[in-house]
Amino acid sequence: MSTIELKSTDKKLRGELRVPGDKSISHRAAIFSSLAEGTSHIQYFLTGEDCLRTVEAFRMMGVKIEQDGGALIVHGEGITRLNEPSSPINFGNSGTTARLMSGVLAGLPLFTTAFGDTSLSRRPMDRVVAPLQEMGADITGREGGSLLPLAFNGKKLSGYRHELKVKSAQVKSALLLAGMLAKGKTEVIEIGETRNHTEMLLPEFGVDLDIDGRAITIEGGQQPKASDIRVPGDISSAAFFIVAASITPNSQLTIRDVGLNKTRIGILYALEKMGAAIKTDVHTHVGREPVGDIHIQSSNLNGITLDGEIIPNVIDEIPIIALAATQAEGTTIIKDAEELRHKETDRIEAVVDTLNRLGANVEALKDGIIIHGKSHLEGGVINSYGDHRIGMMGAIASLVTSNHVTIHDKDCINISYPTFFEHLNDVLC
Ligand SMILES: O=C(O)C1=C[C@@H](OP(=O)(O)O)[C@@H](O)[C@H](O)C1
Ligand SMILES: C=C(OP(=O)(O)O)C(=O)O
Repeated sequence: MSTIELKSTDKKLRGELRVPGDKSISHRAAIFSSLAEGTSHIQYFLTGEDCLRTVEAFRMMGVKIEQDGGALIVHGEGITRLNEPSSPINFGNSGTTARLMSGVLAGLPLFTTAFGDTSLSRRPMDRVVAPLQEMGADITGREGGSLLPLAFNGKKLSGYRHELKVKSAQVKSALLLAGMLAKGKTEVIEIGETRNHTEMLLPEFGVDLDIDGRAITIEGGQQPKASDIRVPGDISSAAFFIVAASITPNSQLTIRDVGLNKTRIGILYALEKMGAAIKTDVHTHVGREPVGDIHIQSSNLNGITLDGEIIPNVIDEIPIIALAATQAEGTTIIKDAEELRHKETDRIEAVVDTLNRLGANVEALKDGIIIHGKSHLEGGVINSYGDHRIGMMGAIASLVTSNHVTIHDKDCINISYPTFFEHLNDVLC
């Protein structure tokens, strides 16, 4: 098992940083360009393990995909030219690959099977399988299609009006992709706002969507066209450095070219409410996605309540927000976040266990976390739980602990941020 020991340090964060490309947008770019006709160039594609699972799935269906430095070059030949893979597709640890690809595989006239690692095999798939079945999909799997492995007897689906039961961009996106391949019109109605990258990016590939409040409509039978795009920096990766600079005294850091889509910047709202000194400036758009720089200075934080509509917007950032809350005066209450129990690991239990091991005073709720601040963190030995976001939270904690932090199974960080430790070393001085 890969282990790292991070020594306690008096260093601060200074200078500038560019975090890798956005994971959600990279997955979508790989999918849309692989379904497209023509050659797409995707600059700043995230080559983390999760996005490479999506790439590999399409390679198995015969799409020629090259990696050229930080760019992905996808030679799409169109939906009808995809081949049936001769062996099962491995979705690895990636929920986004599993859910979005389910929407695609259900609607292609191919037989495919897919599986995942131990963590992904525990995560709920019925949230996509059941609504796809309403469109006529023929999907079978473990526990009635609730769990991977799944088998897709792909076919032409029929358009359907979906009223979503979970606040999930993965489910929304899977159904929009299935709708794009289906006959007739598909409508997806959300129960709350979730990240909208699918809606932002599909039109860049020439696919029409109609958005009316929480209802998104897509006509079936559309063939995407190749597009050249640039992926903005991932705010979910930047989040670790935003918190690091906020809680490490005398820090001053700028993170360049980060995606600042309003459905993703809840972390900035949460930290500002805690008293963090953060400035952002949107200086450009890539496609329809706003991109800007984030400037952070260390400051004293206070506890907050985080709940309701904002939760889907910060869902992946809750572990690192919880670490920030251990360094804030007063109590932080995070609620309405039961979804955390369905991520790479049960992130409520993982965050509570990890932070308490380091010396914090944190409690689990059924749907959230209570953090009693401010705590002096001692350090200690933790396990990433095989969850990249827990591993990175532990690494950032070492900046404020009085003793070293040992992290077992740190390699899972390659899932979303392969250059994380290099970047951390680069900005510490
Ligand atoms: O659509 C996406 O790219 C994602 C949506 C979120 O999951 P849910 O859709 O399950 O909320 C998020 O947690 C995940 O990291 C990426
Ligand atoms: C939950 C995450 O990803 P996924 O659902 O794609 O595994 C994440 O990156 O935090």
